Amino acid sequence: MNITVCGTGYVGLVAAVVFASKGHRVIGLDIDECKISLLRGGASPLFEPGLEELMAKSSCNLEFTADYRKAYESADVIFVAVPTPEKADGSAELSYVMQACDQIAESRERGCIVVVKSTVPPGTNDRIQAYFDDIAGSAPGRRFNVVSNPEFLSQGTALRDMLYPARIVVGVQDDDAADLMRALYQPFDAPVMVMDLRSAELVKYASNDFLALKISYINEIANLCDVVGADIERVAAGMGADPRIGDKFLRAGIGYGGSCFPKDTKALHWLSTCHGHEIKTIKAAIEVNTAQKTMLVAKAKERYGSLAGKRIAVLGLTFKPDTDDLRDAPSLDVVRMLLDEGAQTVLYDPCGMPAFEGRYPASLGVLEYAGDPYEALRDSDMAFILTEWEEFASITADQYRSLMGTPEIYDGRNMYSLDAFRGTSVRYVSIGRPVVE
Ligand SMILES: NC(=O)C1=CN([C@@H]2O[C@H](COP(=O)(O)OP(=O)(O)OC[C@H]3O[C@@H](n4cnc5c(N)ncnc54)[C@H](O)[C@@H]3O)[C@@H](O)[C@H]2O)C=CC1
Ligand SMILES: O=C(O)[C@H]1O[C@H](OP(=O)(O)OP(=O)(O)OC[C@H]2O[C@@H](n3ccc(=O)[nH]c3=O)[C@H](O)[C@@H]2O)[C@H](O)[C@@H](O)[C@@H]1O
Repeated sequence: MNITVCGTGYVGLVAAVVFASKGHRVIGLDIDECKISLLRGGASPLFEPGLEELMAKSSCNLEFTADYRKAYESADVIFVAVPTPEKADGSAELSYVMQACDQIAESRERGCIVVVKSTVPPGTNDRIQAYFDDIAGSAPGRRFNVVSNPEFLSQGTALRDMLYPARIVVGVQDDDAADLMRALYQPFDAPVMVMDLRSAELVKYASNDFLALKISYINEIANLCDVVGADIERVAAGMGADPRIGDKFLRAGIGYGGSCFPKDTKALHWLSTCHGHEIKTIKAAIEVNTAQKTMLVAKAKERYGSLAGKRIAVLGLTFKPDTDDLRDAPSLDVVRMLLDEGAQTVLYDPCGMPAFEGRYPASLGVLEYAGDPYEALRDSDMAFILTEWEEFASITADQYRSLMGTPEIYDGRNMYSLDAFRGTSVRYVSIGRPVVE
């Protein structure tokens, strides 16, 4: 099949590469010329494990362009994977999706299947269909058939998630679209769940928001552990052993970040409120997450009152490991709080520093960037761990002690066992677990 994927970001690029790897002829389209020139040179503009390798292997089926007319004119199927970020009121910004639809209609003599992979609120694809019907009129062969195909990949494991999905959700309006989507996904060996457009759209929000709620729930239980003297790792393990609960997404920490949980919780809350049906649990998940991001700084302040003049090493900036993405990362809030406190802050992240430096250049003189975690830790008073990168797991209590003056670790991701610090004179503070002194 000739497939065009509009948007070569985390979802679009992975989809383009995966479809090309399955033997389709794929054009990846983006308005960002820099991304396109990198992609044409065989380099991925984003960090996603294994992506560049599969891109190289599938290169004979892959083409990249910034020319939308060329990209759209002869595609059999067009996937739309453009951003739907949060607007100031919490609702989803749909202008990128609508612009893509405009450009599709403008570029084509004949209609085709337009698959919306972007996360859009229930009812959006019906509106897109009406919009296409309006633009295309009733000319024979000009009907655009809108399909909803929400994406469930996670950054850092995007390739595996798209190649081996747990399920594929497809919202359609007729059998032709259902048959085409089933054929397209037949080689993926996953259940294809065909439903109406609005249900498919809502599966996406309901899934993300349920996971966000699960994280906020375990974070609240972790905060209760602090108060009653329990250990959240043991509590979560005990809960997760019940298959009705499951052990996934029960990792307590300083809150969820990323490009989707924060915006998708707010968008669903906004939508439900507009319909006079506020989802109270989602509102609670959002509030808990906002408060959770302040937890580490609060724990340090509880001990010292003020953090002014303290030298603090921040390990990890991205919203999760194995990505270079800083969107809504808790580090953005934590570093701002540390700067407001007057702390001297030195940062290290294996992938996220270029993007962080774009926001906080070293030349401003308010913070420093280190070349590795050991340089960041040297002579610091405290270490704040904000992302559980594998690289940090191998730093031993001895190394913390020899590099730092009076070693004190505030671990926002519970990445070490308490035993690693017992009897080492390193003070280890984590989330929902007893302090090791
Ligand atoms: N990032 C993720 O892990 C996931 C994201 N999603 C959803 O997928 C959608 C895309 O997300 P990401 O890939 O993260 O976004 P992204 O920001 O990484 O990439 C979007 C790309 O679309 C391009 N673009 C914007 N307008 C365009 C147009 N008219 N024509 C061609 N290209 C255009 C942008 O330049 C950008 O490169 C969002 O709705 C998001 O909620 C869904 C599942 C996972
Ligand atoms: O719509 C999306 O964009 C995607 O959002 C999430 O994927 P992603 O944001 O890439 O990463 P997750 O692994 O879900 O982590 C999100 C945040 O939750 C945090 N988290 C995750 C799990 C956990 O147990 N505890 C926890 O605090 C992570 O540290 C991270 O900040 C979902 O997991 C994907 O299914 C979905 O497709």
